[in-house]
Amino acid sequence: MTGREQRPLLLTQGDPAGIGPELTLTAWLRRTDASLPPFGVIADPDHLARVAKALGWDVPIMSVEPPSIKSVFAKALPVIPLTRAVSAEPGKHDAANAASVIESIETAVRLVRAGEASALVTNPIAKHVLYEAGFRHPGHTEFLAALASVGAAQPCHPVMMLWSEELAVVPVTVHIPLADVPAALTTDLIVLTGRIVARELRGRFGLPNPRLALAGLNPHAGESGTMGREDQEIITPAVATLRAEGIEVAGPLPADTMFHARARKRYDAALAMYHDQALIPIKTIAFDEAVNVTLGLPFVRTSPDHGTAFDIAGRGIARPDSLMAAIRLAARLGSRSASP
Ligand SMILES: NC(=O)C1=CN([C@@H]2O[C@H](COP(=O)(O)OP(=O)(O)OC[C@H]3O[C@@H](n4cnc5c(N)ncnc54)[C@H](O)[C@@H]3O)[C@@H](O)[C@H]2O)C=CC1
Ligand SMILES: NCC(=O)COP(=O)(O)O
Repeated sequence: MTGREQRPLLLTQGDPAGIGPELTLTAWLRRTDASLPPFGVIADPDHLARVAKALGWDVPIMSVEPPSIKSVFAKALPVIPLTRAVSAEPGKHDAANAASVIESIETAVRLVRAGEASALVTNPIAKHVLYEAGFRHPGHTEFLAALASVGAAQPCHPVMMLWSEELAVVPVTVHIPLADVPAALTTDLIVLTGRIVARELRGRFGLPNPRLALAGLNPHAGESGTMGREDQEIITPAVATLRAEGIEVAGPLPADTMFHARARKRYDAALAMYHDQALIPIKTIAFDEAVNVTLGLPFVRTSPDHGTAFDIAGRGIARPDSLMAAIRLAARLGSRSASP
């Protein structure tokens, strides 16, 4: 094992009123039977202790610095304390918590960039709660890219990928209204996204010749231009450019027939043209196992595929599977380089 592999993983707090705190506690409680790699969480230790107590869970919590995470992990949940106290009630989101959510993410990025951790696993945030507090990034994906771009030679272009053993999907446009998708979709954006996906499937995921499939935008991929022209005018040229660069690409494919079991065997990642075209199939097939991975960053970031689930927060019934899958995938990807 190299020194790179031995560094711990860092979890962020996420929205403290959501299911992130209890999932973090559950993941730690299952650390042995689930063979989870050591992790620490950047949070308020007193808040986590209150969540554990309310659920009746015996989780010793220890405030640490990152180098101690590995030695503490077997006996207590290592917590890197935030500078502020958090007083959230499960299920009751509050913009007053935004500062702690943001501090946790910023601290995680600082520590991973300083080499103190091998990768980040973010707990879910409620975007509208952060917006209410003035947060100007659509979500983690773009915020992490902005943080990673500080001091970098050129800005990072982040790519969202939802990954499972069954299916990997990439929304080319992400958190924008559906009505804005056609204008946002350009050949350059699709090509850039395809290049980043192919590069990281080779480098981080170890696939020597990744196969991409590009969805069409319109019904039947435009039905030869009679049901919309974006498929022919925007997506087809992107396919040609990516192929000319030696990337194996199919498309534009009718989106309604590219996600059934036999079709999924023909590609390693599907590039979808908008958020729900990508996320509906994977959350239908693999809601408990899928992991959100941000490609295009100089570090690894994963996250569960689900959100804050305010409707069940604080009841101890949230399934930890996707968070645990995110922790395992972060450890796997963090041990490899992004480039082949
Ligand atoms: N990575 C992130 O930070 C993400 C954040 N979100 C945010 O989460 C908030 C809520 O989004 P929703 O669309 O309601 O999605 P959601 O994933 O929070 O909840 C959808 C449904 O799935 C259930 N669910 C979610 N996770 C579960 C788990 N681990 N175990 C059992 N049931 C679970 C919930 O109870 C709810 O009924 C939004 O503000 C959104 O921005 C959504 C997706 C990812
Ligand atoms: N629907 C996926 C999602 O909202 C995740 O967004 P991000 O916070 O990871 O950018």
